[in-house]
Amino acid sequence: MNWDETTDATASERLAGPAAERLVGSVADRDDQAVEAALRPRDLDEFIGQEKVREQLDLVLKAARARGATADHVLLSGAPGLGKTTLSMIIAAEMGAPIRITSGPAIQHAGDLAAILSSLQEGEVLFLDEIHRMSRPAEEMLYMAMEDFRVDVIVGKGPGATAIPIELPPFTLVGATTRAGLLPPPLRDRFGFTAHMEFYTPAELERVVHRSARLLDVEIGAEGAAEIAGRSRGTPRIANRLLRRVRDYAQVRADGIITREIAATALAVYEVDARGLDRLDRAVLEALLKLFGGGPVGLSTLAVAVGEERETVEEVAEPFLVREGLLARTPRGRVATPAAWAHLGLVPPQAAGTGTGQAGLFDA
Ligand SMILES: Nc1ncnc2c1ncn2[C@@H]1O[C@H](COP(=O)(O)OP(=O)(O)OP(=O)(O)O)[C@@H](O)[C@H]1O
Repeated sequence: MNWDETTDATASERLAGPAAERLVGSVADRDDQAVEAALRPRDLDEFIGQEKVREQLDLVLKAARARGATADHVLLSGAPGLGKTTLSMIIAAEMGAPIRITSGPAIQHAGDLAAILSSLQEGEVLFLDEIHRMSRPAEEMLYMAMEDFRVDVIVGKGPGATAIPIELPPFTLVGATTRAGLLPPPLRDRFGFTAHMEFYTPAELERVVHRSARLLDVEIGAEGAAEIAGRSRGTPRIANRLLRRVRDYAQVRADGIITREIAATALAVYEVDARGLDRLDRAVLEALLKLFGGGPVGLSTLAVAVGEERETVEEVAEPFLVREGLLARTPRGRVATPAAWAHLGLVPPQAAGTGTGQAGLFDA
């Protein structure tokens, strides 16, 4: 099944209430914003993981520098918290260029975009986050700006309207999106370099945790870092957030040093389990297993059983459960996988009744 796990984040943005403020949510909260600037890698060498993207980007930037040219436009896609903003800042730093940061939802009118574009300096990097959420007229203006470094500003209305062309200095657009599939092909085609950011491996997240601990002046052992990395859902932002919560615990309840035991105990207090599931994720799995024998069960029934909105279950909890191979979405309803039973330490009904193992689980 080709399920887009990034819907997780867009739902978190949209859905109010506790689901949007999860410790394991991948969208930045106010706390994150305050510390993220200090934790951002400043150049490609410091940027951990994403080896292919790093290598390709390194070539693109070095070649542009050698030609004395502005770098090609770059499109970065991937879930929130994987480092798109960080990479855009690195692109600017590597090119020795200033950076301007804005986002699709902030650009409601073509005029908003014209004002930004016409004030760019030569070589400047324009980072446009959530580029898929830009308004249509602004998007169309962007086509011409990207290709010809020119915009037509329409003055007046109706038959008397005139288009005034404005020349722009060459600039590099770095577009970021959680949903590359939502971008219209004419926009996608105007990027010279497109990179998809993958979720990080536990080993890479361990390096992120060690690096952040060093910057935050926190003492942490190798096993402590591994414990945090394993619960971070493949996402550096979550790793950094869990590290801060574990640091609090280590300071208040221990001697400040993060060991494996301290990390595990602290994250148990915050209800983040060994695999990175939180209370909501586990409630969904538990209902599916204990009340419905592992499914199949309809989404609405499952949502009522856990006392959450249908959308919360579908868009906030399920994407990670699917990605982890704990839950499958089938035409007959939601079904738990054998890994789900194992994770919650439960025995599937057939296995319990007949001793035939987990075969036939999907026939429930
Ligand atoms: N490769 C990496 N190495 C080290 N730290 C990283 C890496 N990628 C991201 N981080 C850290 O994770 C945090 C979130 O990264 P960033 O803001 O760049 O993510 P993002 O993909 O732009 O998220 P969003 O889509 O929500 O804007 C930053 O504080 C950054 O320090």
